[in-house]
Amino acid sequence: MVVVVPSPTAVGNEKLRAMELPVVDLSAERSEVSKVIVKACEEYGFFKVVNHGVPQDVILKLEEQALRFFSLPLSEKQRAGPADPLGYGCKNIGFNGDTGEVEYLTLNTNPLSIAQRSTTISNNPSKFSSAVNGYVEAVRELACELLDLTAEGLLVSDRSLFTRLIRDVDSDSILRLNHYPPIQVDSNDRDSSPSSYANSKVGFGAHSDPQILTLLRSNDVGGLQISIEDGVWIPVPPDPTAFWVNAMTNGRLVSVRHRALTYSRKSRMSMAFFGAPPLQARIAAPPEMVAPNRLSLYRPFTWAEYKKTAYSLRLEDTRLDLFMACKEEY
Ligand SMILES: C=C1C[C@]23C[C@@]1(O)CC[C@H]2[C@@]12CC[C@H](O)[C@@](C)(C(=O)O1)[C@H]2[C@@H]3C(=O)O
Ligand SMILES: O=C(O)CCC(=O)C(=O)O
Ligand SMILES: [Fe+2]
Repeated sequence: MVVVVPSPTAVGNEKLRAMELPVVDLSAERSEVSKVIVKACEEYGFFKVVNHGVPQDVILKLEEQALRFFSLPLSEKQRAGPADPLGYGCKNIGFNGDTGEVEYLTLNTNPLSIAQRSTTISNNPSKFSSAVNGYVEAVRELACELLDLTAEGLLVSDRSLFTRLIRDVDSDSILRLNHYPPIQVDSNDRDSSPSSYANSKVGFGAHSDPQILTLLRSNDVGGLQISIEDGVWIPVPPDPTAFWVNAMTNGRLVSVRHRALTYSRKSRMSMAFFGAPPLQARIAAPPEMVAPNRLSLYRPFTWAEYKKTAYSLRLEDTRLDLFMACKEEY
């Protein structure tokens, strides 16, 4: 079902369309779930997971610690910055001039790195690291379950091909906490309903995530939008009990373009787990994704090479085409 919302967004003059997005229920029958995941990734590059098994108290513990941090005075938060790309950042995203109405904290998911960073983030570092570690362990399990199911759905014989990269002790996976301010509403402004978009601003500009898979969870404030068709943005309704996922492989599954706007009187907070391989891991399409009539679209490369390229570009830039294979080479 597609419902067309007539008013354009205040940000640019793109169209905005409400749409039913795919939902994956992990309590359903396994072979059915793997088919739904592949279909969702092929058609949208994006889906919602429910009955995911990540305990609500683990999520709320991290949310509480994150809110405690973002409520500190700026000068205290800056002790954990600047984002290099890990650490605290405010309004500046990446190294190439992107900006947005957002502050964030980016952490490597390695427990040692978390313990070291926590001392600049909280006056109770062990409480903060315990909340982060608990969350990371739970969402990593969920990411692995989803990747195993994806491999099954794609009929990849090495079922743990993707999972091994994320479980590796040297995995470059990261956790990012984003905090978006409420919009400023004039006291005379009557049209201040959250759905009006009247004062919306870009929090996090349009981009696709470079990692293997992203698990995104937010509080009950909307703002996330995805784009499947150029210039058409689909609002993603907030659901604090669920996770939103995007993943990809050899052009068959595409990583969705998305952005986050600020248009609510309440602040929005999102937590994103980005599952990534170790820096030196070589990335190549699984053999089952390559056939005489479907050659590998990309030349082999390491995650370090791909990451370096991603970080040398702007948020909205596409980067995979820079890794296109020369014809008939692979
Ligand atoms: C402008 C940028 C920010 C980003 C690195 C980049 O050069 C391009 C990709 C961006 C992104 C998007 C997903 C994640 O939020 C992120 C941490 C990542 O791995 O790639 C960010 C990078 C960042 O903010 O450092
Ligand atoms: O906050 C959101 O909903 C999106 C955040 C995001 O896209 C990111 O951190 O890469
Ligand atoms: Fe993203």
